[in-house]
Amino acid sequence: MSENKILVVAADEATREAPCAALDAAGFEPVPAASVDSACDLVASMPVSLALVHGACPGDWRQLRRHAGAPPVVVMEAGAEVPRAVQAIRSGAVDFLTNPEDASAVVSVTRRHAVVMNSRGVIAVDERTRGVLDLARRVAPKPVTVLLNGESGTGKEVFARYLHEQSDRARGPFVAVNCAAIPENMLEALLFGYEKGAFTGATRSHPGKFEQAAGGTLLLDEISEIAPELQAKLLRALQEREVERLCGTAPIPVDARVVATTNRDLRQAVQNGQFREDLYYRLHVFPIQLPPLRERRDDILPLADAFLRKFGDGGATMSPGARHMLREYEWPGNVRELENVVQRALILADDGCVDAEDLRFELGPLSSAAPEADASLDDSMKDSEHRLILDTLRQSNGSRKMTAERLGISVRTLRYKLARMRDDGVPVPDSSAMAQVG
Ligand SMILES: Nc1ncnc2c1ncn2[C@@H]1O[C@H](COP(=O)(O)OP(=O)(O)OP(=O)(O)O)[C@@H](O)[C@H]1O
Repeated sequence: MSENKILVVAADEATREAPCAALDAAGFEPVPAASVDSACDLVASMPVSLALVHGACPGDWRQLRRHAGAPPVVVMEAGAEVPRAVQAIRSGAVDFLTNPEDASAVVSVTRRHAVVMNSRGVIAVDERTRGVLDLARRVAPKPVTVLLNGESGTGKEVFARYLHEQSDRARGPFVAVNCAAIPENMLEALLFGYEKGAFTGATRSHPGKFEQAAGGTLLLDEISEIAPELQAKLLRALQEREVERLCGTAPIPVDARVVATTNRDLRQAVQNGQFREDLYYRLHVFPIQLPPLRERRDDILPLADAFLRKFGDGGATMSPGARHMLREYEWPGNVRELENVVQRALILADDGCVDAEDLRFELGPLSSAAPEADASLDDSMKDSEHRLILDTLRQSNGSRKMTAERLGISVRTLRYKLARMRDDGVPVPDSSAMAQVG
């Protein structure tokens, strides 16, 4: 699979053999190259996750790093002395391998540094994303609070999980709380826990998310949406490293690494008086800014390919015209929108090949609630839109909310479209009927 390509660069085949075999056995796709020049050509022609380059290889491996979409480089040299390793790392290598014959060493250095990983991992091909990922990788083992900032759908949660997986807490729990989705009056009990009788219905005591994340990572998604009173309590938890359950009598130590995300400008929120300044500084220990997808265009096609594999039946492909359109589009909804567009396109693609006309962008007709947008749809587009909506409804067991999410439109727009479909005589099952079917 293209997201697992690892370059193995060494002049002679015998040197390449052991690392290639080790990578192959571990499920990576080793791509051999006999010189840095040919490695550069390969990097220009396909996404590569990592390059393992022999120190004595012809050419200067640093050239690889200068390439657009360059993979990180690990230099390998059997039995090399420490100064050589230091020199390589100073020159930009991410690691130095002194035992390239050792299969487990090759695999573990690759797992550690390959930036484009399996389908559960982070796709990072663009130079900017690689930079962000590199930053995340370096801060992951440090016990500091990380604030991930970026537009909606840029992959903040994906990066939060990556931070967790790259930390020494990876074996511990990863607990995520979407602060914007929980009603204000429930968030406090959810985060900090409660004792029996703390409120009507609290029939037994319950640990909060801080406690549940002990030994692991607590993701506070959309932190800017926390109400001011709760901000004070959160600040205390972060500062004192202890929490108190609602109606609790004793403080409970906190052993969770906190990662927070926001798609708002928190500094602006502080200036507007909506966010506490002291909490802002507490969270801002290590900020990471995720660029919008339109500013890291080299990620678009590798992401699209990953989504093709995720939602397609294995053999799904995409025409050059469709690829061109994906690359040129502005992606206001970022990676989430790309994911939705590919998923929708696969439903419309007849023969498993996504063509340009199968792409429905959210700036296009489907996202608009305006009646005039529908009026402009020709009949066949209307048909495919109806088919798409009904298929997605069915897959979502009739849930309007899930259907809207999958289609990347608001529930309001979906309801409007369903009403129009009914007006057009399209039989639209109601949600309870579909739930029974599902
Ligand atoms: N680099 C990436 N590699 C693979 N998948 C990604 C990447 N970035 C985002 N995605 C996918 O895009 C979707 C949106 O990502 P995610 O939920 O992490 O975004 P977000 O910034 O947290 O969004 P929001 O602010 O709306 O919560 C997810 O399905 C995620 O799997």
